[in-house]
Amino acid sequence: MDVAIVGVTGYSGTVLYTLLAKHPAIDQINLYGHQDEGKDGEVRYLDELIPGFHGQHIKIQKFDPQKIMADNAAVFFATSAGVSSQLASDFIDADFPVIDLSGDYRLPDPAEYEKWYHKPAASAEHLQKATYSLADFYQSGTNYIANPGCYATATLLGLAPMVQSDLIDPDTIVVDAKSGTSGAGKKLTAITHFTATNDNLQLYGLNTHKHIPEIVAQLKKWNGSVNAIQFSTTLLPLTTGLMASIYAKVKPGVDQEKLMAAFNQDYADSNFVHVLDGTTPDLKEVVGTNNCDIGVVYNPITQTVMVISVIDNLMKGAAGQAVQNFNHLFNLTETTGLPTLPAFV
Ligand SMILES: NC(=O)C1=CN([C@@H]2O[C@H](COP(=O)(O)OP(=O)(O)OC[C@H]3O[C@@H](n4cnc5c(N)ncnc54)[C@H](OP(=O)(O)O)[C@@H]3O)[C@@H](O)[C@H]2O)C=CC1
Ligand SMILES: CC(=O)N[C@@H](CCC(=O)OP(=O)(O)O)C(=O)O
Repeated sequence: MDVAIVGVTGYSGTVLYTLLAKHPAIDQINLYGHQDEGKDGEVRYLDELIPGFHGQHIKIQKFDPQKIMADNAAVFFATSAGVSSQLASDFIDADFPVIDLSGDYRLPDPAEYEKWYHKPAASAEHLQKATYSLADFYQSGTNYIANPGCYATATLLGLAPMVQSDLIDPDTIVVDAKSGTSGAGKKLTAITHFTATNDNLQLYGLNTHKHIPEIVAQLKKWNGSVNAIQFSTTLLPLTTGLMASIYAKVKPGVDQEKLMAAFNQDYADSNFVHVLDGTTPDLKEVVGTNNCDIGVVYNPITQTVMVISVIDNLMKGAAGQAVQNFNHLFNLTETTGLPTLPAFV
């Protein structure tokens, strides 16, 4: 089948291309850029834009929804926040399969989107037609898949068993999450300058991070007693990798054994989520993979559980999970085209 990528020149778009290029069910990847792409005779080719993409002489075509739908079986939006809400209407109206890596369709309420993203939202009618899909808990829904954010993915996978089995006090959830700079995309900002990032740790988005509402909404679906989380994000002086350190007070009678039973039960058949036995994970064991590795440590003195959840932000946090969701949408084996062995470099 042929598929389209919009936004291949971004970090997650580039990783997505490398996955789809090796995906056995994909015959051809067609690339589309901005609506004015190619105006004034300018034509851009992938191998000229991405260093190392030798031989990938594929034209970036002007964004044209009708052409995309005529020439492809699905489209991936790997575009900046605020873009797919402007570009996706025709696909939604036609019920054409879309995997959107951005946050534009993750929140069903336009007012909530505008509050957290500070950008105009898609219409309420169109937002209702999107399905928020944490791929490891995939349930069939609409043809418009809103891929979760990277922090949200690590946090939700780390909390799911405890929240679903009602093992923790829902008012005590604290998440201290940290990401490498590739999570911020290719556009330079004040905190992603080498001089600001190198040899430094920078907190940002305290209590205002845009992933808070999608995390809380999903937790609420699993357990209606969750109302809020305490959530912080820190920029790490490294390129790729994301760690969510999650803390919560456990409910009376819950101990390490009960916690492990819940985690092992939830992820017993998981292809990508691995619950470690007696250890905690580090970033290098997941970078380059679509995996999420999880460590669970209970402290009986404070009745607090600490869960460490690690992912590759560009893979499980973006492109890898997008392919996993694509596999589900097209009834392919979940693992098709997805790496499970780390880069280890
Ligand atoms: N980086 C990560 O770890 C994660 C990213 N995401 C989300 O995935 C999306 C992409 O992220 P990331 O790869 O980091 O972003 P980048 O900033 O690296 O890339 C953004 C891409 O969007 C394209 N783009 C921007 N505006 C338009 C437009 N109007 N029309 C068409 N294309 C456009 C850019 O093209 P051009 O360069 O030509 O302007 C570029 O290819 C974002 O929404 C991000 O929030 C989600 C999870 C994790
Ligand atoms: C390090 C860094 O800056 N990370 C990004 C999250 C990347 C992501 O998941 O973005 P979307 O929700 O927009 O898809 C951030 O904190 O905004």
